[in-house]
Amino acid sequence: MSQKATAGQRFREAVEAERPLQVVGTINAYSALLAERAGFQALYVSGAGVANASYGLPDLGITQLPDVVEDVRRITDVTEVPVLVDIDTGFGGAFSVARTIRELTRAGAGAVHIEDQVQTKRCGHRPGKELVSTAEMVDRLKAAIDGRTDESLVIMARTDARASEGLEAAIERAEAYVEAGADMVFAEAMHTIEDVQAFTERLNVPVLANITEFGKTPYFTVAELRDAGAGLVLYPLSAFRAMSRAAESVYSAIRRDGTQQNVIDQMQTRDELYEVLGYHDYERKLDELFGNR
Ligand SMILES: C[C@](O)(C(=O)O)[C@H](CC(=O)O)C(=O)O
Ligand SMILES: [Mg+2]
Repeated sequence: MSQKATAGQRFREAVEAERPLQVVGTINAYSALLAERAGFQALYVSGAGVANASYGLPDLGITQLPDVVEDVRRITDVTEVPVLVDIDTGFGGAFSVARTIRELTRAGAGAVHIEDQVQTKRCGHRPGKELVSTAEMVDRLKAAIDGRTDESLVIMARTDARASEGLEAAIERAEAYVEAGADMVFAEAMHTIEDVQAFTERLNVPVLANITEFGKTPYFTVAELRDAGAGLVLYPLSAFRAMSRAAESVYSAIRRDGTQQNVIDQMQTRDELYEVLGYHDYERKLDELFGNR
């Protein structure tokens, strides 16, 4: 792949190269480095991740565009692996949506997904979601597409309609979104593999299946999703959930035992950390520049 490929081109190439493309959530730049080392060809900046991890807030449409941009920029600064970004409902009306697209492009996003919930959105796997009309979502998409400053940026339309309107209505919405120019579709909160298959059979664009934990969707494997025709599979918060559990256990052990000795073997070592960061290259550079004083 040429070094000059844009983030959007890199994302599109990744979708072509791996079916379904595994897209993994990285809540910060260091996680992005770890995911890259594990071999992932696409990363994800989760709206819930920004809200929960960066701000300690629930995923209820509280965090805003600059919050997301900052997290994206930190990640795209350290890796060329293309990033899909959750822009919730686009953060406002038509001009705001266009601004969101511009800002995310500038921050180095390869793809964004925008959803058909009302602005005070909820997690896609929680009850009580309310949607805007198909026409209003199509307007959002038109604003996003027209606002593109780089044609290669992938605009993915997410529909949350499965829960409140049923499978058929959700597919019909997705068809309208593709008609409006969406490059890919995010089929949120599918209940069965047949749901995923119904989406992929009716749409001629790549369809993403969100395999978030403790939600409405069973843990379908890559092989099952490939058979169902999925183009992408998302694990938005898996590492974050595991990191949080590890942090809880270490905090409580230190507090309880008065030492970290019992949890040392749960920790990544200093050497391992430095290896991921390329620490020694930085140190060598310092020596080159300023000598060993
Ligand atoms: C994908 C998602 O939009 C996210 O922000 O990561 C969430 C994930 C989750 O809450 O598990 C969603 O599915 O709404
Ligand atoms: Mg989200």
